[in-house]
Amino acid sequence: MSKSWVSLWGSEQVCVHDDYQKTADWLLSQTKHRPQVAIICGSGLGMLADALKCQDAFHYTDIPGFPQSTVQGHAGRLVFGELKGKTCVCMQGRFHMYEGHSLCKTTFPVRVFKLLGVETLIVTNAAGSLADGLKPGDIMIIKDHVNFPGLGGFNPLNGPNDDKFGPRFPAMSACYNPGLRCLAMDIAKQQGVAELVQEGVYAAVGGPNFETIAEAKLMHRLGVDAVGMSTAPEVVVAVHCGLRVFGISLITNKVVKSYEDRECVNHEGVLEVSKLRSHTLQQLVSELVSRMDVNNNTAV
Ligand SMILES: O=P(O)(O)O[C@@H]1C[C@H](O)[C@@H](CO)O1
Ligand code: HPA
Repeated sequence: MSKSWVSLWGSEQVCVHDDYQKTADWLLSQTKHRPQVAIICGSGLGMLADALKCQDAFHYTDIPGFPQSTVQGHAGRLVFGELKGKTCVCMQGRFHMYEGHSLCKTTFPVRVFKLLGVETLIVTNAAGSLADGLKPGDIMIIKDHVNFPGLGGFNPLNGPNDDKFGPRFPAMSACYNPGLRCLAMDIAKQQGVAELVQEGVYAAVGGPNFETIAEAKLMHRLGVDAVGMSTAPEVVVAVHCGLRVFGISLITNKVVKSYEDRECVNHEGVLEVSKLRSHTLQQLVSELVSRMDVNNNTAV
């Protein structure tokens, strides 16, 4: 049973090993698939799951212990299947803090994936660009992140540490696997989309409002290339429990950084750009899954 504990910010819910194990056991009893790779689909990117063959799909509402998706563009289905010779599990819809989920619920699936036997986590998201060289439709391979909620004390690892998952003080200096980043760049070249792809730093904010101009200027000055409202908490939990991580941001809009700029971002526009690039992203992720080594966490 999940427990409450009192943090700097008030009472918080933490999940215990049993909570994750119950969900994992239920899933293992419902499907014959034994996934090696997990993929979390960002806003409007749920079609990444369409490439899976021999699918077993479950609505989040039917999975014991699973949180529910409330955001448009996040269907709320967990899809198991085969992708180019690898067994995958794909989240069509993720959980965000701004939906009212506790951090342990926001990141709940990551530890369930670990218990299912997953070794590699691919995270995708929609993000706004701060770097001048990134425009809507571009793809940013995440080389590092700034976890703003985490820096402020909202960390999914808060609370008693579960040594079965990982250490109390995990290093975060190599979150995004260099071999997979390099492989993804090579694939982009081979697929003729290299001009759309570059590496950059993602910053997670709490949302749900988009950034003020002062916030955008601040992040730009700090070296952030793209900003979104997810991913970093999931990655912190994944690295803590020893998963290899690869991350991609689809740039859906430019973040307004000037008071003279009259542009205004909205979620519908974010989903539209996601849809436009969904095929390119699917090709890139499929080929990456196909070519990655799944039996050795230290290699590509
Ligand atoms: O789940 P992701 O990070 O892709 O979703 C982004 C951030 C907000 O949830 C939403 C804003 O349009 O898209
Ligand atoms: N800011 C924060 N999150 C986002 C954005 C943005 O501009 N675009 C898509 N998700």
